[in-house]
Amino acid sequence: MTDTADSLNRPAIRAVAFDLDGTLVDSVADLMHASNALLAELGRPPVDLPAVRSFVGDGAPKLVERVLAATGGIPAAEEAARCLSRFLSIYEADPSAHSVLYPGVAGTLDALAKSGLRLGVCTNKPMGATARLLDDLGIAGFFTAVVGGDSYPTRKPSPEPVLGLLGRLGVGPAETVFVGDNEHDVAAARAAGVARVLLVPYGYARVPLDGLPHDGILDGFADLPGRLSC
Ligand SMILES: O=C(O)COP(=O)(O)O
Ligand SMILES: [Mg+2]
Repeated sequence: MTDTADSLNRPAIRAVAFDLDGTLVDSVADLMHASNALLAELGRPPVDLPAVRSFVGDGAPKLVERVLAATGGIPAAEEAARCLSRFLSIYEADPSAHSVLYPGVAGTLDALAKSGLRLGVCTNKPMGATARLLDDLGIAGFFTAVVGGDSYPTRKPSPEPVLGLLGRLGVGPAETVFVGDNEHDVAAARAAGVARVLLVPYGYARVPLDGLPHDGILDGFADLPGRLSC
């Protein structure tokens, strides 16, 4: 049911907003490679995949801070800022070499877009890398609007970027389903007042999904169309 209000007089769903890392794209390998290129320049030891997975979700500044903290400590502010900017130029130059869409993502986005739903991305990843990653993986064209971790003064778990995305999509929260992978997605989408918050079972969450105030955990991404209306 995407074009009429349901029997409880809830507005029909007109849009789906997606988180990016851990929801649409398994991106952690490229984040690890960029981190390790920076660490090599600093003469520090590398970080591994599980460590980087646990560092993702709060945007690039936090990721770099956690990488530095795990490999010898966070340097003084000026050097830490230089490390962030160096990481971003390494990562943004090629954010997709080792990154893949999760199973069912391309086909499901295509089906949802063809059904007339407006699709958007709300990620904590900076916009430069986000735009390039979506383009490289061939899914940029499905989205009417994309907002990144540097699009607004605050990022998820703040509702600000979710509400900003909905404004760009031209829909209200009550007409929107949010699909994410972690605790920040649930907090941001709930605070924005979206109709439903659904989670994927495979992402980078750092807390058990069962304890979060979501409206359902998908079996896989291809499960999504059947879960939009109930
Ligand atoms: O950049 C990050 O930390 C994670 O981004 P996400 O919001 O797409 O999961
Ligand atoms: Mg995520």
